[in-house]
Amino acid sequence: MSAAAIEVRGVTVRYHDVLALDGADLTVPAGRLTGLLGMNGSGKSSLLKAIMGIVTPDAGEVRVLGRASREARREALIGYVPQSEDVDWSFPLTVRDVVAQGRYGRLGPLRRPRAVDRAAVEEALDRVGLGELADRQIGRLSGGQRKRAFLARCLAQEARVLLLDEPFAGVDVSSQAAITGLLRELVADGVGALVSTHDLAALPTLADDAVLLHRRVLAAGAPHDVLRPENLALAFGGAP
Ligand SMILES: Nc1ncnc2c1ncn2[C@@H]1O[C@H](COP(=O)(O)OP(=O)(O)OP(=O)(O)O)[C@@H](O)[C@H]1O
Repeated sequence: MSAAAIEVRGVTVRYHDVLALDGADLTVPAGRLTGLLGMNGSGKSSLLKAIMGIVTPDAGEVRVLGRASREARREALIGYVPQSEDVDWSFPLTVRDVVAQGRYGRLGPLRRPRAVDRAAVEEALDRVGLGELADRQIGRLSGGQRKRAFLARCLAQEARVLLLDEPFAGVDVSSQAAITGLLRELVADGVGALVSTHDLAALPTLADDAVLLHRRVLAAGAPHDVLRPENLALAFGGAP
């Protein structure tokens, strides 16, 4: 039985008059990849942001490796790959700068990058195949390369829990395979990953477990059980 990487209990998130999450319950085990499915507006990004601690739940509790989100972030335990729409791609940062952000939480008392930090950044860049593009401004990458840059930031961080918001949106087949391969390696190493996706067909090969969301969790478990027509009708055909 794996330890829980993420526990979400009764989490409710409201934006003014919009109820984005309504008492969501979820457990993401360490050493497994959990796919998060739901239609547009079902609350997937809100759930990931609540786990990350960048959205504060109106009710309920989130624990990441047994800690509150803020504490887990302070310890650099959570790696986050945001949805492309949530990133300002015009920001004057190179790919290497973005990956180096992963080391911020691990810098020594002088807050200056040491040899070990620089080596972790270069290794992460190479691992995602972006070594040659390291000096390029982040917005001048393709969709798949941008996702790989953010994944490299998680690698440099040595995150133990990964949250990925639509990592395959706008990504070609070879980048998709590269990202999936890397995720499988990290999960085999004990990382717990929660990955939101629209791609129902890819889910059984990508994920160990699946979660179907529509403001709350409608179904969770093995992908082939979760993807049953009656569940999909509830999630995509107009849930309560
Ligand atoms: N900052 C915000 N202010 C107001 N409403 C918001 C905000 N962010 C999200 N919402 C609303 O909350 C609901 C859930 O949105 P969320 O982005 O979490 O869904 P999602 O499943 O990630 O959607 P998508 O698949 O389209 O990315 C939607 O109705 C959305 O319009």
